[in-house]
Amino acid sequence: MPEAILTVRGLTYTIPEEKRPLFHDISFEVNKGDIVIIRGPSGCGKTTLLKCLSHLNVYKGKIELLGKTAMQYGVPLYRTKVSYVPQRPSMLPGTPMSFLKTVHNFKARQAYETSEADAVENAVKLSSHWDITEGLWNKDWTELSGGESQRLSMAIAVSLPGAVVLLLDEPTSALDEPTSERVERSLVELCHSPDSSIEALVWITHSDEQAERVGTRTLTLEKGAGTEGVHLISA
Ligand SMILES: Nc1ncnc2c1ncn2[C@@H]1O[C@H](COP(=O)(O)OP(=O)(O)OP(=O)(O)O)[C@@H](O)[C@H]1O
Repeated sequence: MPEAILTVRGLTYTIPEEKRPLFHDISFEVNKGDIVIIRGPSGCGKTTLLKCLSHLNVYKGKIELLGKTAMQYGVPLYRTKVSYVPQRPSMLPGTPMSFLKTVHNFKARQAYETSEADAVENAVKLSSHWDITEGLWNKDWTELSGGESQRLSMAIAVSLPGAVVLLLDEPTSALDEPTSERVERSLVELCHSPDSSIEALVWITHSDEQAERVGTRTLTLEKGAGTEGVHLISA
């Protein structure tokens, strides 16, 4: 019997000021060890779905992490556990290093009792496997390339303590094929490592090859999806 990490029941999201839901009455589980690929045409609501899962959007329905809702955890703590990683950091001030330290010191993260030095060491070590040199950590976000920003923000998300489910929004869209495969391998390894808190990944990709390489299950959304327009297939 698979162990459910995240359960989603009757999830409905309506864009503010619009009448028709973007998707309605969606139900599925994310189990321990799952790498759930989210597929679907542009604009069908994949990013919006991830934002609902991390409680960044207001939705109808019930989402539980290990049997408890975001309200029961407290929303800031819940978001550290179900962690949304955007495609690229949008207009962040400062450097990746200052951002990592700021986010590490958020009150909601103090529950994890890891030192800032450990988080920095983990992030720099991980990113070095992705061809990110230490100097890039102290460059302004505005001076970094799209691919550098993407790898740095991924290293930050993965190295901060506490994430149980990572929600990855096209995590390698700005990377060349060999670098993309290296990042993929690290993410899959982290999901299966007993030393990591990460138990499952939910991963948006437009690449059939990437979906084939990493996915254990695929959730396909159709435009205006309701129960009949969502297909969850186990690999
Ligand atoms: N808060 C909002 N206000 C207005 N429109 C929104 C809002 N949130 C989502 N949308 C709209 O909902 C639709 C779905 O957006 P979303 O980013 O979830 O799609 P997607 O499937 O991830 O697309 P893509 O594959 O192109 O990244 C889009 O038409 C978007 O403009």
